[in-house]
Amino acid sequence: MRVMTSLGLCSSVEAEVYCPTDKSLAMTKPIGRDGVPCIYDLTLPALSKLPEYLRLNNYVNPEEYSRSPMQWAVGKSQFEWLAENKQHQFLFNSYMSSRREGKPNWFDVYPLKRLIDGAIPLPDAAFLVDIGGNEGHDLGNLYARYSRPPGRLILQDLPKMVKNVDRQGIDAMAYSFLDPQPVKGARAYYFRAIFHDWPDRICQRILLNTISAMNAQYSRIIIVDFVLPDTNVPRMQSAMDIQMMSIGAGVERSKKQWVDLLASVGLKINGIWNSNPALESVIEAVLMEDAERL
Ligand SMILES: C[S@@+](CC[C@H](N)C(=O)[O-])C[C@H]1O[C@@H](n2cnc3c(N)ncnc32)[C@H](O)[C@@H]1O
Repeated sequence: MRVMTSLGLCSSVEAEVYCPTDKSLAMTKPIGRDGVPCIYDLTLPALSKLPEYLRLNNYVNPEEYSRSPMQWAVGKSQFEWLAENKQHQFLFNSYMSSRREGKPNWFDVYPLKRLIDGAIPLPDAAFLVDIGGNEGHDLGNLYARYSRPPGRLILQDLPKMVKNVDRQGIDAMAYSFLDPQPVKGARAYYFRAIFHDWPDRICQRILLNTISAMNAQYSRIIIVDFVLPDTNVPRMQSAMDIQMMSIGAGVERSKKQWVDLLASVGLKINGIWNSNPALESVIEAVLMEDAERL
């Protein structure tokens, strides 16, 4: 209890009397109850061996997914491990859908009007495709706010993830973003907390697969992820950076890293929106040739 108190997980009001704090209450909700054991079991085996991995690899930043610290320590990376651990996959999905509770929605930070204006107003036109959208919590929030979007809301994730999804207003589709995007000419292709899982080489592949489906004059890519400051990165974001590096050779990126990554596949950033430097930003990107015409 002394350790718990020193971590702020409870308060110590007098000898051997403890009271809950905001943190202890959070531990009873899905974000703590499901998130903490899942992320602990998922990341600890690789993190505990990180010093040895780095020493063996001459302290070179891992840039190959197939050679991530987790791959080396455990024999698989995060999504393969989750797919094989049903209970942890369940906890992970619960954590994904709960971890942003109380924080602004991406469409409160980014002016959605930029996508709605000019969208083809046909019911079967694809308005927004949420790629790697897990069980559809983000699209569910969008639909709760805009129950008449100008076109379809499409959820894409791996087959196991979407097979039981049945959400009003959302079309679920099994798809791997390592393959060419089958939904052509959508108004927006949306990626939240996707690119930080992967090294640049795989991000380029995902982006090129998306570009293959884009209408150059019409489609946009929306990315929701951290945009790190160049100096004094806050503790949570820097911890996430090491975590992503360990479990899949991923990376949390600075603005320059985003600009360089997107430019490497012919994309240009139209704008970056953020409500709070400690939270994810929203990046809007378009194909370079047509950026000025959008
Ligand atoms: C970190 S979660 C992000 C989920 C959601 N976008 C969010 O922000 O809450 C990453 C998601 O990518 C999905 N994913 C992993 N590999 C994938 C692939 N090859 N194709 C499509 N989705 C994939 C996972 O199943 C998971 O739902």
